[in-house]
Amino acid sequence: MIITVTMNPAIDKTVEVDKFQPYALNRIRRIEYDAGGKGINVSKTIHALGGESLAMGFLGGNTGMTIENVLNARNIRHDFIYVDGDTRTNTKIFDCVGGVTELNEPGPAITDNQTEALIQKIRTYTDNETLVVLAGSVPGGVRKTVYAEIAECVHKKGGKVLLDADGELFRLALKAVPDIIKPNQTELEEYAGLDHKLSVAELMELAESLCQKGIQTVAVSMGKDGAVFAGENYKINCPALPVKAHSTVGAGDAMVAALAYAHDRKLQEKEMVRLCMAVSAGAVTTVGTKPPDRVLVEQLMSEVRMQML
Ligand SMILES: Nc1ncnc2c1ncn2[C@@H]1O[C@H](COP(=O)(O)OP(=O)(O)OP(=O)(O)O)[C@@H](O)[C@H]1O
Ligand SMILES: O=P(O)(O)OC[C@@]1(O)O[C@H](CO)[C@@H](O)[C@@H]1O
Repeated sequence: MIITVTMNPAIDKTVEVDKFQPYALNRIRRIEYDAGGKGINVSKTIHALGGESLAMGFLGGNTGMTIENVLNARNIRHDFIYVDGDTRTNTKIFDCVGGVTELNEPGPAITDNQTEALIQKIRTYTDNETLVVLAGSVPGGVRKTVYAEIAECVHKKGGKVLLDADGELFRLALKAVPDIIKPNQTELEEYAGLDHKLSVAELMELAESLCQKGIQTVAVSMGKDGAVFAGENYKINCPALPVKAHSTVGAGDAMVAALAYAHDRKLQEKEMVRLCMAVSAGAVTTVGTKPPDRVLVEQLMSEVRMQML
């Protein structure tokens, strides 16, 4: 079973303007609303691929109820903890130049008791067949060690952990040696304390050094430049698929969903990589943070070219 944990879900409000201008009146020509937050996007994409997951985390207020309704309508299993305050609304501003400006709210504050209740709930569901996906930021009140704590607790029950976080959350969670990680290039460079762009060879070296610490699969996404993958016996570099990009927001979540799905279905690494590239490319063709269409994913899978290093 795959469990996705979204501590800080969001309604994603994607607005399109002709050319975004700060400090000026911008007229919106199109609005899309999606139930989002990284783990929820992962659950939506797993579902679009024909898989199943259990979505967990915190929800609150009318926005929380809207997300719950969307999950129910899509038949996505969930078991959230309900908190005071409204689940956030994150605004994504797109313009014709193809740029995106993201305005992410902090989300409602969470108490220690609520955090403990979530950890307990995850523990209850976890067994040695479980993959727990920890994705995204955490709201105020939640300690930055929380992903490390959940990872330790999941490992004690024989389960596995897939981590997609940045900054302090990522650094601390790595100490608990997650099984799969999907940093993007910037997140990995920041983790390594570098302020310049690394080459593919350098990224691969960094990914390999993480594998040597016990992480089974390291996938580093590089946006329109593709991704590199490292595991015990393989190193793969993949250019991005040439698709007409609409919204790149959530492309990383689509790749995380593919990694989780591939792990659950016990796919070989080349099939995993093929799926990751196709699902993430498919996700950038959709409006807002919607999952890709399965038929498109199948078509894109045949177009993936990988370079074994
Ligand atoms: N313009 C693009 N064209 C084709 N594929 C893309 C494009 N942008 C992203 N992708 C695919 O999506 C993957 C993930 O993208 P990216 O590295 O931007 O993730 P991310 O930074 O984690 O995104 P987010 O946090 O918004 O979900 C890339 O490795 C690539 O396969
Ligand atoms: O603020 P966080 O938790 O880092 O990211 C949240 C978020 O930007 O991530 C998803 C796209 O990856 C969106 O659905 C959502 O709005």
